[in-house]
Amino acid sequence: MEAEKKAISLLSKLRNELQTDKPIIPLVEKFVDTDIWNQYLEYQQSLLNESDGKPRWFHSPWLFVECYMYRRIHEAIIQSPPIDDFDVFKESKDQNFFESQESIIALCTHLQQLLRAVEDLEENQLKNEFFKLLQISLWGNKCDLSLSGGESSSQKTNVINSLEDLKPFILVDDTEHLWTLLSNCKKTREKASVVRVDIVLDNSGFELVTDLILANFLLSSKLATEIHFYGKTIPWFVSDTTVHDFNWLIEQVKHSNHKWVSTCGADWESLIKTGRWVYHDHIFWTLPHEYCAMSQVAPDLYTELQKAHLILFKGDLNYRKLTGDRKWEFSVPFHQALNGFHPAPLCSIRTLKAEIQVGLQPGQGEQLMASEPDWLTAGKYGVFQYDGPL
Ligand SMILES: O=P(O)(O)OC[C@@]1(O)O[C@H](CO)[C@@H](O)[C@@H]1O
Ligand SMILES: [Mn+2]
Repeated sequence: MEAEKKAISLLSKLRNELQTDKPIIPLVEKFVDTDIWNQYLEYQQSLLNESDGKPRWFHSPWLFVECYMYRRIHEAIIQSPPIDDFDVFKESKDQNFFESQESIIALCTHLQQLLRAVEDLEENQLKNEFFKLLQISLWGNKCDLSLSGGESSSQKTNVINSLEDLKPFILVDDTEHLWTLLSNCKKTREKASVVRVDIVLDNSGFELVTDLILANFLLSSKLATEIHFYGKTIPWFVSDTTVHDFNWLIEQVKHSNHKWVSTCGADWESLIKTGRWVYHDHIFWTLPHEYCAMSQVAPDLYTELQKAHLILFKGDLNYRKLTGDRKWEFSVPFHQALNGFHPAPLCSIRTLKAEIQVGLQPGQGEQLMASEPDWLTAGKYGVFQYDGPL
């Protein structure tokens, strides 16, 4: 009770600082990333003129203060033992999973039926199935909880039936490049050589299921031989996946009463045990830095990503960090916005929830702006945006 009281009082202090636009203060509790955060705060300070004083909540870059808020929430928890490993968002993440049961059953059934036929599929059929599962993973990204303030945003209907209707909302579709890349790897790879796809995960619950289904298909179709996943080290942007969420969800799927769902869970567990699925933790994903800083700030992570044949970045926050969350013109090429971040061929799979989008046709963004003022933030549109050799 004492620990809870302490955490609550630290959290209300944080809320007050935020609501009254107080200066951004250094972190105090020692943790693996405390020094890096405090250095970053100094860097933000150095960007200001003398007369501007300290960085403040309402006047600093949104990406920075938003990440800082989640890091401060974590600080309030780690300062309050014995509840210092409590995940304040766990309940809503789990709820999202339970509320999406019907869609999860539909997806797992679809996957298991597909896997039974996968060896006999013609090239074109395999390609179509690949595109379908990519689209499911894209629309799975509608289900984050930070946009809805933690309110329910689960998937209640069977998304497979909606894919055709949703196609017009894909503003950039580079999935052909992904197919060309992976099917060439499959054709040209030597026996025993590795084709590695890395997935930088976003939200737990329904979205994570869609990503695992895609990852399972990539292995079964031999489009890849290894999948590496990256999650968050601390609770992040409400719904983001931590290692506990990852393991919890696979355990839940395995113990489902539904035959095809539990088959998926058992298969996923054995993929992890046999090392064909690998989960990585790295503190960089919960720092405020944009990804073009990765090679300096986290060279080990950059080197790890360089081993991939393809990296999939899920979700909106990853997109903001890929592009530095700048006010780019809509038609600026994605490659340019990445600002030198090219560890391996990569693709952002993201529904639009923040006011940033690059790589559109000239006039496309302006047209959308005129007809649908909230097109950038409503999560209605999506992109598959690829950067790499063509
Ligand atoms: O990365 P995700 O889960 O797709 O989205 C995270 C998000 O909802 O959180 C922020 C809103 O507070 C925005 O960056 C973004 O829209
Ligand atoms: Mn998220």
